[in-house]
Amino acid sequence: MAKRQIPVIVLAGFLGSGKTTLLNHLLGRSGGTRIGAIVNDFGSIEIDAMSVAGQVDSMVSLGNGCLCCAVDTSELDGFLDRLSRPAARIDVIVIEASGLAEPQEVIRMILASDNKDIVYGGLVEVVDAAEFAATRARHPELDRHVAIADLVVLNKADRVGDEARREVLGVLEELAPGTPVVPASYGRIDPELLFDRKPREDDPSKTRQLSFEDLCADDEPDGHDHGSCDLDHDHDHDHDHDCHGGCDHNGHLHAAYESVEFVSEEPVDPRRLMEFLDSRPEGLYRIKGFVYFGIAGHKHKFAVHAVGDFLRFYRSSWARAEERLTQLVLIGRGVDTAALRAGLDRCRVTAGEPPAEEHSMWGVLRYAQG
Ligand SMILES: Nc1nc2c(ncn2[C@@H]2O[C@H](COP(=O)(O)OP(=O)(O)OP(=O)(O)O)[C@@H](O)[C@H]2O)c(=O)[nH]1
Repeated sequence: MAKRQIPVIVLAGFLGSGKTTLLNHLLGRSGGTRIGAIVNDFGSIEIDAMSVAGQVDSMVSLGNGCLCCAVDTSELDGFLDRLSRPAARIDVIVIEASGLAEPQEVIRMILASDNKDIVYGGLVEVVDAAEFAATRARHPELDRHVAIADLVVLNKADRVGDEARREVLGVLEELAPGTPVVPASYGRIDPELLFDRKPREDDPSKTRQLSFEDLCADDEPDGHDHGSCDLDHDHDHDHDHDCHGGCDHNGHLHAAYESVEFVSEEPVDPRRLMEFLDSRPEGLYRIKGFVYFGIAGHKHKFAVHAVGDFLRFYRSSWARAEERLTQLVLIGRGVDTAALRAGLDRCRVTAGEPPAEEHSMWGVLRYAQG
């Protein structure tokens, strides 16, 4: 009997549409199906990878630069090889493309792979119901992405009324006649739409998602050299967006986008950060990351997400040994990156400055969830 090939599903969608949220939903609801996730962050601070790894320890990360621009596909091929080894017992692989990736390029890479154990499993395009019309006006290329999708997830259905939803559904039907469109909130789609869900096994070790260690142990018997598997890999990367060199930007979504990355070991002042966020320039479409305020009663890890006008903080706990760091990625176009960096630098609480008082958190808490 022919060996079953592992489907590789591409999860794409514009910046902030909800890809990571959907991936985390799939990882949490996969039953006994083992998902291998490959996450492609736009910048060298791998916020998406951290957000997924925070949920389930079953992913590998292709950071810094859009996968679609990679001239050398060996890193992707290597990950696909690892995930498709019998010992990994993976049933389906999901690649979360960066929010500026050209999905057809990612698909091309999968189709070009020599790996006989995998097979291209389709394109899922996540569309932000609230932002779709405006995003499409700025980026007509998105029409093409929808047109080649095998499944469109109309996400953030909770953010639009019935009429607006019908309008978007009408446009999607025009762009991709006959393609199934599933409205969803927070990416909560039925995983069966993407893969067969096996029942959970009694032995939890058989159903748990694959860990980094599992993936890496295959190669490195001592388990120490995680190589490209390690989330903390310290590639010698530029901090500005780099497309792995030699990438032809023409027609690519990210041609006009710039990113700024900010890391602070000092706590961040909540008032100054809110001033920065409230006055963010229009072109600054996406902000994501984690913030450490270090204020009594508010020492949690605050994830922050801005997508267009939308802004939210989400409270969670730091992992036991996790360094209290603020790490932010800002992505926009026509933005003054030096001014953004300077603005963020002003948010640091410098040595000798008195700690901010508790009520200075109010501005943040207005946008906080969880
Ligand atoms: N209201 C609402 N918010 C959502 C929904 N899905 C995701 N979000 C929020 O939208 C923001 C962006 O979600 P992500 O899942 O990080 O989006 P993404 O597509 O992975 O973002 P990039 O990787 O930057 O392209 C987060 O604040 C999510 O909590 C939804 O259905 N409704």
